[in-house]
Amino acid sequence: MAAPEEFDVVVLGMGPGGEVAASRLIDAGLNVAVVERELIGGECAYWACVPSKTLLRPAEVRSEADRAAGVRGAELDWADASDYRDGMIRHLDDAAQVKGYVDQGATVIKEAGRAVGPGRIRAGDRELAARHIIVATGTVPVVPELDGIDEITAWTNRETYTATTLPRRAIVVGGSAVGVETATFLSRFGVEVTLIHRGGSLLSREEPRVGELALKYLRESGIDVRLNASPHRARRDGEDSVLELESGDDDGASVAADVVVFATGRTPRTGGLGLESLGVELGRKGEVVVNRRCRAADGVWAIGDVTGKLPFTHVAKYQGRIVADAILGRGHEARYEGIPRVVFGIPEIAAVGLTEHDAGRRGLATRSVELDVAAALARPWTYERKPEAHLGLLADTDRRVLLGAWAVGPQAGEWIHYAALAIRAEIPLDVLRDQVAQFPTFHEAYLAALEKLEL
Ligand SMILES: Cc1cc2nc3c(=O)[nH]c(=O)nc-3n(C[C@H](O)[C@H](O)[C@H](O)COP(=O)(O)OP(=O)(O)OC[C@H]3O[C@@H](n4cnc5c(N)ncnc54)[C@H](O)[C@@H]3O)c2cc1C
Ligand SMILES: NC(=O)c1ccc[n+]([C@@H]2O[C@H](COP(=O)([O-])OP(=O)(O)OC[C@H]3O[C@@H](n4cnc5c(N)ncnc54)[C@H](O)[C@@H]3O)[C@@H](O)[C@H]2O)c1
Repeated sequence: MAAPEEFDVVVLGMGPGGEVAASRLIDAGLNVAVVERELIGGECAYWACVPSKTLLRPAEVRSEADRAAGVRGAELDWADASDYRDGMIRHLDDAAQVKGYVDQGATVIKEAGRAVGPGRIRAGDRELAARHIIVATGTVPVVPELDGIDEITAWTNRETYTATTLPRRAIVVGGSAVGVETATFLSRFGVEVTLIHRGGSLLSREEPRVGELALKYLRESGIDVRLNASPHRARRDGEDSVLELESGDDDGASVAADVVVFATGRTPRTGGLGLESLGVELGRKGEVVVNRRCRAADGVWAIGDVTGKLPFTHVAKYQGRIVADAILGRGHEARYEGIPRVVFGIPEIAAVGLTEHDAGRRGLATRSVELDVAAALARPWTYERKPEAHLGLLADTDRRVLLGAWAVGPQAGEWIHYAALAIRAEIPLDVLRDQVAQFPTFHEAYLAALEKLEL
């Protein structure tokens, strides 16, 4: 076999994590090869964050138009929305991205890559040697192994967010971020949606109150949410895809629809990558185990969802910056405190930091408060008729800093960042109380909530 092509860095997987690391290293003058089996941009750009947020936005505007005084007649237009979505996902074509990296001097290989020994990657018929390998291969969706699943029309995020026509009825299985966003999008575009969630509370990693509010808003928008229910068998009945449910109030019940969307989680894509040949350790869930600098083994780094850390695009990008800095000799440790978690429902559902449950497990002394934002501020009323918004804070009573926060309301994904910085920088409560927010904004809620904390 010919001698391998030599590089400073090979990036395996070009989602948001791989892209950030690669771009920084190329900019710094390193000789970089990027290996991508599908499309440069990854899951996020074509089948996840970008199309979902693009399709949720018109529904949000429509809902806001209904709620704002003095506006009449906003209508949703699926043909236009899906056409714009197609542009946003680049018509599933990454030719411009490939050209962009080639023009910057990178070697682009559109193949599935795998490690074949320390510092060695094989991609198609090419063999690459590199001082550094960055594993950024993301996740694959997990679909439960139900009896009869092959008989039904089963979708994941891929079919859902590239759909050209929408079904009349859909069942969404899973009540976490993907489930809540997908049910919201489909139902706002007129699909009859049943959401099946196996737990007693939606968004179960967040405060129970957040799940309660999410449930209220989903049900108010006409979604049939079934809690404590999960499918145990699938079958086809004529045109219908049917799920038979077990447990909870729905034991023995069945639900029929045109499609079943599985929003049942994702698992790190580490199989078949030859990672054992790099000396990489895999964790309990198949994730690449990394240290605080995202180092996985000698000359091997991992970033993004494959690391099993907070599985968000902004975290993948952050880790991309951490690894680029480490390779360029200005390494520093990643910190995961104060990273926002936003579910783009209608209204938005945002959280950051610890929940009361997490804090209790760490033995921290805490006090929490919930503010009815509409009762306390002017902004919700200038924004819409009959406003609703909620802010929750969790403080450490010994250290007198914020530990966690959640917000449910218009643009909550924007105003959660105030708490995110407070948590990350451990800003004392006294300083936060003395900070002045613009009138009238949702940010003013922090002062009202901090005063209610009485700390
Ligand atoms: C429906 C949905 C909506 C989401 N919305 C949001 C959101 O609004 N905000 C947010 O922050 N996060 C969101 N996420 C999560 C977000 O998509 C992920 O956190 C993000 O994509 C992770 O980036 P990554 O670079 O780790 O991996 P990915 O985006 O998964 O990219 C990994 C890349 O590696 C490639 N690859 C895999 N194996 C190989 C191989 N052997 N050789 C070569 N290439 C390979 C893949 O083809 C892929 O392109 C959403 C997820 C879903 C499912
Ligand atoms: N706005 C955002 O940032 C955003 C949006 C969507 C997704 N994401 C990320 O994408 C990833 C995937 O999200 P997700 O919601 O699919 O995963 P998840 O792991 O958060 O939730 C999966 C849900 O499916 C349920 N489930 C699993 N197996 C089941 C079964 N057999 N029967 C019934 N229910 C079952 C679980 O109880 C859970 O509620 C997450 O990491 C999430 O953070 C982020």
